[in-house]
Amino acid sequence: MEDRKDVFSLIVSASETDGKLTMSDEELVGNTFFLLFAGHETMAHIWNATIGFLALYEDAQEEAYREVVAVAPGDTPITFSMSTKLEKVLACFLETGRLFPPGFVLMRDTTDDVVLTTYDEHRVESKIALSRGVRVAVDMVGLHYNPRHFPEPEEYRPSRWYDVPESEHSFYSIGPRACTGRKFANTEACCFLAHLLREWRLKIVLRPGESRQQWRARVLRAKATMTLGVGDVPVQLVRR
Ligand code: HEM
Repeated sequence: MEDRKDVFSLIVSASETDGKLTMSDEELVGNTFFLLFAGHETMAHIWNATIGFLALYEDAQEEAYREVVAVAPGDTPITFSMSTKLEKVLACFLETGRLFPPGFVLMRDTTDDVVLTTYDEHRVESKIALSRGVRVAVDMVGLHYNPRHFPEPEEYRPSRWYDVPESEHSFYSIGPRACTGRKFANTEACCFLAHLLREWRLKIVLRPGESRQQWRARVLRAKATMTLGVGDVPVQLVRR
């Protein structure tokens, strides 16, 4: 156990060490649950849907594939510094997360009296006053489908995310309590997708008479459990 440096082993050893930083059983369970849920389920949901989108939108898949083979040709191991160059691959992941944000409602308590400015669909401004101590539910799906922020929001358009700084990758939330794992998550996303795309071509399997749009509506539909994602995404993998 002492030699192991993975995060769960570190948490367990922290709980077994005596001292100021000892983790209680409650903290051990809390942190394990949190990592599984915040760090694993969220990723799995976006990957799942990204595979569906890339299979459906062959141009986006081809562009991402070309980027991967330019950055990491052959079977070169994909390193951290390579992963930071996979802008198009990352954009495919971010665009999926926009359409299906795993954290679909974020809760916030106001720490002060605040006035929020809102706009209706005709861009008419109005104000909402919130007093201190009010609980606010931030609707992340509503935000991500708002055409003021994302024109033609139903379109799968990874290029929206080119050159967007990490602090604005909105499905991780924004501001001081945004996801602390987002750098890790983006890196992991790029590495996994790069390995997958380098070796496999993803293809959808249409039912008799089914159009691509109908496939999207059937397969890429929201399914909310603890986090938001889509259901099963059956695709065909063809070796490149
Ligand atoms: C694509 C994957 C991920 C998504 C969509 C995601 C999303 C989010 C969101 C929306 C929040 C803010 C929650 C809130 O304000 O109520 C958050 C917080 C957090 N996430 Fe992630 N996350 C992801 C991956 C990860 C990973 C891989 C880790 C850890 C390895 C992680 C660790 C955390 C932590 C520790 C917080 C709490 C930050 C705080 O309260 O200050 N997340 N995440």
